[in-house]
Amino acid sequence: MEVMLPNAVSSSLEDESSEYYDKAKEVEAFSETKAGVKGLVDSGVTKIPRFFVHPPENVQNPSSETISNIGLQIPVVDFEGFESCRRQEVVNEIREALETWGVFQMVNHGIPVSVLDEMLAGVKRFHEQPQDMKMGFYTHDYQEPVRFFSNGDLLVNRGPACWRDTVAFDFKDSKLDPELFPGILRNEVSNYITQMIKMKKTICELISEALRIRSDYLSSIECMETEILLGHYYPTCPQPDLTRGTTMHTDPCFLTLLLQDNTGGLQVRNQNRWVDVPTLQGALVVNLGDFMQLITNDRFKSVEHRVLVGQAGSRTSVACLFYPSTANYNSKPYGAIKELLSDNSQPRYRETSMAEYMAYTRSRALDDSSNLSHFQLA
Ligand SMILES: O=C(O)CCC(=O)C(=O)O
Ligand SMILES: [Fe+2]
Repeated sequence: MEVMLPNAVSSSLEDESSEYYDKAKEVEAFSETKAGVKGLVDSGVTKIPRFFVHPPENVQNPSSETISNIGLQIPVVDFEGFESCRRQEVVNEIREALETWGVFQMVNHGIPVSVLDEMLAGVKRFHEQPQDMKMGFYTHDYQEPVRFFSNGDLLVNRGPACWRDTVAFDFKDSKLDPELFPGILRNEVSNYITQMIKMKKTICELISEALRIRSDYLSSIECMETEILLGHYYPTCPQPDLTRGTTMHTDPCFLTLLLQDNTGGLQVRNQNRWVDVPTLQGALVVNLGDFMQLITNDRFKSVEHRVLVGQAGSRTSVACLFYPSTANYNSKPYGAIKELLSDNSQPRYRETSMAEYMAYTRSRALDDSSNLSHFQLA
């Protein structure tokens, strides 16, 4: 569908030589289209607006850095038999993966592949439907439990924007009225979140066991009782070398379960190198967030990751981020798990609540420096 761009956006695209660049005005004009990046692409832009352009040092990819061929491979954990004969093996593989990578792919996890595929298709359908069908959901207000936006922090972020649109669902204490979901992916979201909540219970047990603490420990501290589901869409980009789908970051939560289509572009950082996360049909990427690193006192690492955009086709992904229960979100300080401390292992971070942590991360651009280091003890 053809999208009319307001003058502020279209003129900036044409007049690169202009000395004058009112970023706030351009960003606002883009936001007012309520059409997201997909709207820009549909309007036929051949040059991306300047607020999507990242500094060259952040988008350079020396071939030695971006590797898929030097033998570093993110771990794949096969969950087959995890409830019976292979449990200890699975727990050991998870421990190894989280100590060294902070991320792994899981396969044979028991979630029907059809639920995953249908969710990806539903998210893609939402973003590719005619603009006027989705603009009613467009908002940058975090209080809205269902929202469509391009860059959640677009209007407040001082850094460059990412080449992506998102439809988000807040399941506070795992609850959200399906009547609020856009009809075009209502069933898919309902089925998907049911599976995420079930899988979260399993993952909580397995990670507790990997830490060699009681298997109900993570459930008992209610650190993953709220889900935020993000359906991302990365349209084809006319100038992919100038921007990012997602800039490098770690997730500001306890854990993320991530589903990607078969386009590729997701990379994680390991040993100072960027490593491609291969697309695997039916796999879920398990990605540790900053709070898990904080409570495990650096035993398990949150993983830096980013998404490159392509010229060859759009990419769809679904991230399910897990946060504490609403009762705990504001008031419960999370700190190092006592059972992991000893005379030789003192807490490395001060205790903090999720609300305090989020206020801090939202006050900063999504950029290259760690949010966690702000909470580090001397
Ligand atoms: O799209 C992806 O694969 C990653 C998205 C992501 O990192 C996030 O939502 O935090
Ligand atoms: Fe992320």
